Amino acid sequence: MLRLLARTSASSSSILRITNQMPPRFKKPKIQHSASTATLSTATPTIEPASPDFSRPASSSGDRSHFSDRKFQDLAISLKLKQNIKHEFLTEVQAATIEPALAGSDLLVQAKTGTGKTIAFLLPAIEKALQSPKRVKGTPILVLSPTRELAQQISKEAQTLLPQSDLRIITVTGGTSSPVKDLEKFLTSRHDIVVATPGRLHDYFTGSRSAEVHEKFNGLQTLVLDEVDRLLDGGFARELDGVVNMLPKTKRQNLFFSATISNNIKQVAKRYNDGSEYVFVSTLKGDEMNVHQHVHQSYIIARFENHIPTLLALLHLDSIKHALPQVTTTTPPNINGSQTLSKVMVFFPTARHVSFATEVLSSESIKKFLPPILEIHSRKSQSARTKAAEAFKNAKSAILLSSDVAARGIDFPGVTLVIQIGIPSSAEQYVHRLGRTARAGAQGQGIILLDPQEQPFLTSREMQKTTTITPYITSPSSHEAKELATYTQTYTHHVQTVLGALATNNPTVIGAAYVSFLGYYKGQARILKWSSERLVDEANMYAKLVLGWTDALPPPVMPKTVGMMGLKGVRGLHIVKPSPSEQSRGNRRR
Ligand SMILES: Nc1ncnc2c1ncn2[C@@H]1O[C@H](COP(=O)(O)OP(=O)(O)OP(=O)(O)O)[C@@H](O)[C@H]1O
Repeated sequence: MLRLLARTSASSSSILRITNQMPPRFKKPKIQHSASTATLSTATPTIEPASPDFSRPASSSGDRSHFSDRKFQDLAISLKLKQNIKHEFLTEVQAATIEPALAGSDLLVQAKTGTGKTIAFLLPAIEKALQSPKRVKGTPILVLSPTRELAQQISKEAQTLLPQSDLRIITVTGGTSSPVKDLEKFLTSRHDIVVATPGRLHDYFTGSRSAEVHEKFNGLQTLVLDEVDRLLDGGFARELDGVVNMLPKTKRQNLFFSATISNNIKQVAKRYNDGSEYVFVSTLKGDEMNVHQHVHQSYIIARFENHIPTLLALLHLDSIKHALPQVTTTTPPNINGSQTLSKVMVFFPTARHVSFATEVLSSESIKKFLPPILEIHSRKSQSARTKAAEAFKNAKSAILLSSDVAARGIDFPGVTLVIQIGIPSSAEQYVHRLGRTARAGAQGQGIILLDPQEQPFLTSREMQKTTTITPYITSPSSHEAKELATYTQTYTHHVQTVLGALATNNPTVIGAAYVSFLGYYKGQARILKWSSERLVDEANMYAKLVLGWTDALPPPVMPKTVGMMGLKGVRGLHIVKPSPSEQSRGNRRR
């Protein structure tokens, strides 16, 4: 196999595809040369067996299709590394990449979400560092990740592979309270692995102590880009370029991983591989879609104003579906966190939408029906983000309302359901969000809730290539249609009451969600075929019907925001100049 993985010409990175039928070592790798409470109490809970322990490898009841028959014990790696691996069998992606990586190949790897890519890159990188004839002076391994949470998770996973005395790891991310002290710590101690987000590392490289930062990476052996397609797309390009260009020019090994890799990314990746060839490894069969077969995916088409009540109905139903065995039809119907194993992630288009939804779901009259509500998004402090992520990770049952900060890579055990509200930014993002469930062979479910105007997303070419998705409601007279309608109706009543109070008590959260709607859907105008005028009309309706805005004029927007969104001169906006105090706050922030 190693021979087959030998490099091919620069214009044609080799492609190794592994099929699911046979364990990898028996397979012939294919190389291609191309690169209301009353109603609630009448519901009858459907008692299902408790979910399996997802923190363990898939049991015989789980889906083992992405496991190989190879064992970690049989790998030619250091004994102490072997002793720390808690898994027995390698997953397919691990079986396909660990040995080539140990042999020194530069790899670009695509494998489905939750199939163990983290170990696939950490293990060979660490082994190589351990085997270096003389342990290098600088840091031998640099791992870059698009989000702080993912960086922290990778560091933790690395720490499970070797004790602190053998493997010194540092996580370098933004959002900390003392960046100067962080830099001091970074420079004054030795590290074997630096796990970083590109922004903070770029700051280090371009700051006053850049020479010392450069020196720190002398002797770099392995560069890992996790979620490589996200790192290479527009948002991170400048910082990533800055970091990679400042790494020593000596030969290093590149290991790039993601669940979603387009042809374009294959081309861009070459630039980061010194323009030279890499081996492309994919564990997807021929034209297989990169979503797990065992995740039941469905969509619900409902008008924007019904999204929150429908969401509540779905959350309630998932609680009932995963109710603990002792919960019977005679127990109270509000299946809260102590009575169920329902663990749900709900994705919203923007951080402001998450804040708004959290306000509604956390209100006294609603939260009593649900497992504990948590929120995570970029507008929260890092300590609040870390706390929410930890609480959700450790919870048996909870609901995490999230923006895309937790869409990729994060490994929360036992997520029973992923709900996506509104169109995601891309088909790839749909896949990564969905991938927070059904990890390591476990079962899972995904539901996307769209306004009728958003339906074209489902039939877009990218989504057709990516996934097979069926309607949640198969017929209007079906049991699930009636059940959903009943719960939705009940919650509509509760939501109306909560919105009335919110408009009085917290109009700011409404105004912020309105502005985010404008900004986010401006970016989706092409798929929705919305003109700027239509966008503003839709946003104004959204403010009234979804957010509960009661004033005659729509929520105010600052002139600068209007300019940034390219909506100058569009009728229907309520443009308000900031007060002098708001203006000076804005200047200070800049
Ligand atoms: N060989 C293995 N056997 C059983 N479980 C494993 C194995 N390797 C990894 N896992 C577990 O599988 C889960 C998912 O792993 P990981 O987070 O690395 O997936 P991933 O492929 O990187 O997912 P994503 O694409 O979402 O980033 C983790 O809980 C991890 O501990």
